[in-house]
Parts: sequence; C-alpha cells; structure tokens
Amino acid sequence: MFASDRGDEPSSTPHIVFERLHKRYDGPQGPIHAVHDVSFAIARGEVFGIIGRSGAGKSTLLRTINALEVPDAGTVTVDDVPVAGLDEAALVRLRRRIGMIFQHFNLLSSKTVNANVALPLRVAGLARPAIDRRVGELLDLVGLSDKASAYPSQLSGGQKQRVGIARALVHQPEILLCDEATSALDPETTQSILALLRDINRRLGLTVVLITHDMAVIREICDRVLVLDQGRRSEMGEVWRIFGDPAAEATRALLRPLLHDLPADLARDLVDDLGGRPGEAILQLRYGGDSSADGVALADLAALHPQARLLHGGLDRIRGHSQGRLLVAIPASALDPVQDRTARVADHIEVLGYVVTGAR
Ligand SMILES: Nc1ncnc2c1ncn2[C@@H]1O[C@H](COP(=O)(O)OP(=O)(O)OP(=O)(O)O)[C@@H](O)[C@H]1O
Repeated sequence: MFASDRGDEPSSTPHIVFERLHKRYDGPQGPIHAVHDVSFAIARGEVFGIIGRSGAGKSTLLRTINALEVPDAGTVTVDDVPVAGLDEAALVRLRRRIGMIFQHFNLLSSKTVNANVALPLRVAGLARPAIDRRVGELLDLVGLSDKASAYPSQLSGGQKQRVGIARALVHQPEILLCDEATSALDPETTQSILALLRDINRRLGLTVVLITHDMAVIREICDRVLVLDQGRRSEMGEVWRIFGDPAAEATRALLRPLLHDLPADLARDLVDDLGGRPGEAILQLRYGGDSSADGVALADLAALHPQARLLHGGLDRIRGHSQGRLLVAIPASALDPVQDRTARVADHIEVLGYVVTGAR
C-alpha cells in the first residue's frame, strides 16, 4: 500500500501547508526539538486532528498557524501566503481569519456572555448596532440566546465553551483552531460540543484543526489525523484507515484504550499449546474497514464453527467504515479445517493461543 492510499494527501485544495517545519526550545538540559522537520497539508473545509503523547509537539505545531509560535526553520502558509514575515497589520488580519478555542475557555469572568463575545468586535472598532447584530447571530448559532446577560460563573462547562466558540467566530474566520477544547468537559457535554463543531464546519465551510488527548474525539469528528512522535511526523491519513490499521507504535500506544485488547482474565488462561488436553482456540479477527464496510455478517462468523463463541471486542463505525476486532473461541480440534474459511471472515485473523477446557 502506498502512503497516499491512506489519505495523507488532502482530497481538495490545500488550505494550510506546513513545509519542513522546525521549532526548537532551549531547555535546561539542552535544546528541545518540539517540532522536527514536519511537512503536511490540511485541506479547505476538513476537520483535521493532531494527536501524540504529552510533549509530542501538538500545541507548538498548532500555534504556528496563527503565529503564536514562530518556527526556527520551514514555512507555514495559509492560502499560499507565508505566515512568517507578515507585518503587524497583516498579522492582525490573518488572526481575524483564524479563530481559536481553548481547554479552559479563556473567558473574562467580570463580563457577561454578551460582552465576552462582543469584545473582539469592539477592539476592531465596529459600531454598536453591528456588534449587537453579530453577537445575537452567534449566540443563536451556539444555542445560548437566553444566556446573553449571564456571567461565566453562572454557566456550565459546555455553555462556557459555546461562548468560546461564539467569540472565536466573530470575525467570520475560515479556520478554527481547537486546543483540547473538550478536555475539561464530561462525555455527554463533549458530544454536544463536537456536534456543534461539526455543524459549524458543514454550515460555514470552516477548516477545523484540533488537538486532543481523547481518541474518541478524533474518531467522532475528524476526517484525517496526523500522529506526532517526539516532534516528528509519525503517520497521517484518513481516521478510519489509521484507527483501523495503525502502522506506527506511537499510534498503537495512543489507540490502546480503543483497541479491545485481550482482557486480563483471558490472557492469564492463555497457553501456546494444549499439550493434548481438550480446549479451545482463541482467534482474533481484525477489521480494518476496507472489506467490512457494511459490518460483519453473522453467518460468516457462524461458518467458522457451529459452536463459535464471541468472547470480547467491538466494531466502530468511522465515516461509513466498520473497523475493530473480535475475539472468538472455537474448539481447538476444529482449527485446521477452519483456516481456509477464515479469509472472508475478517481482514486479518490470528490464533492468539489456547485455553484448556475447565481453565475458566
Ligand atoms: N516555551 C517553551 N519553552 C521551552 N520548552 C517548551 C516550551 N513550549 C513547549 N516546550 C517543550 O516542547 C515540547 C513540545 O511541547 P508541546 O506543548 O508542543 O507538546 P504537546 O504535544 O502539546 O504536549 P501536551 O499534550 O502535554 O500539551 C515539550 O517537550 C515541551 O516541554
């Protein structure tokens, strides 16, 4: 498979292009290469995720887009315009085209919702009626019209982030940067904020770039994802492909919570060889999303063996592709005749080991 088969080229016009980007900090123990020779492009209108372990360089990379960080080498271009070298006035114009939301919302506690959203418009010198109209539209968009006079302390986390989103959109930006925007929220509120971001992305055609530690957020909302490992580009592509078949160890480590690995009690009982005792073979069936777009036929699973038992696992559906893994037990004596039937059952099948009958 060629790298580009995994969707590492943007499918439409590039909006943001990083070329051989490098950012170094001077730490007490010497230089830290926070971003190391990273090149890629984000397409106009896509929702793009950046993931990596803590310290991998995600924030640094994200913040080069609006010049909150200045790279030491390489370039970032937005709409073919290099961000470096813009004069003060051009930088202000660029930043108005790029909204940003944060984990801790960054709202002014002494100002009402209305005033928080209005502030960037005031700074830009808009007249009062135009400000009122725009703030009204935005609070409507994020579903907070009834909270215009409330103060941040009177709002839930999800509502605060909605104010953050409204404020980020005041200048009708083309790009929205999300820095751990849902990390302080509970799962249900996270879902509602993600739905709002998706809605905004579709309705306004915004390019959304987000960094998060939460792989479920990437699975839920992103079209493509870049994996950073110690500042370097590790792998990149469409989310369903990368999540369905992670190639890099860094990606596998990040995805572990979603991977339905062997549960501890099963792992404890697993042996390499039954040594003539009766028992079961434990098969791992993996689905990468390519061949199982419509899910997994139960008849195919049953064809493995009439007594096949589904033990553990699950399938996710990402952008219309079913991917995941299932652990199945079949009588060990049936393993050989089964081998030639496995090809159509899963993209990849593996015998993890055996369990002696009565061991569990
Ligand atoms: N201003 C700074 N001065 C010195 N070192 C820095 C600075 N900012 C970041 N770093 C270092 O650069 C590396 C990348 O940091 P960055 O914040 O970009 O990573 P991250 O992937 O966003 O991490 P996290 O997920 O923990 O937020 C880290 O080793 C960090 O300690």
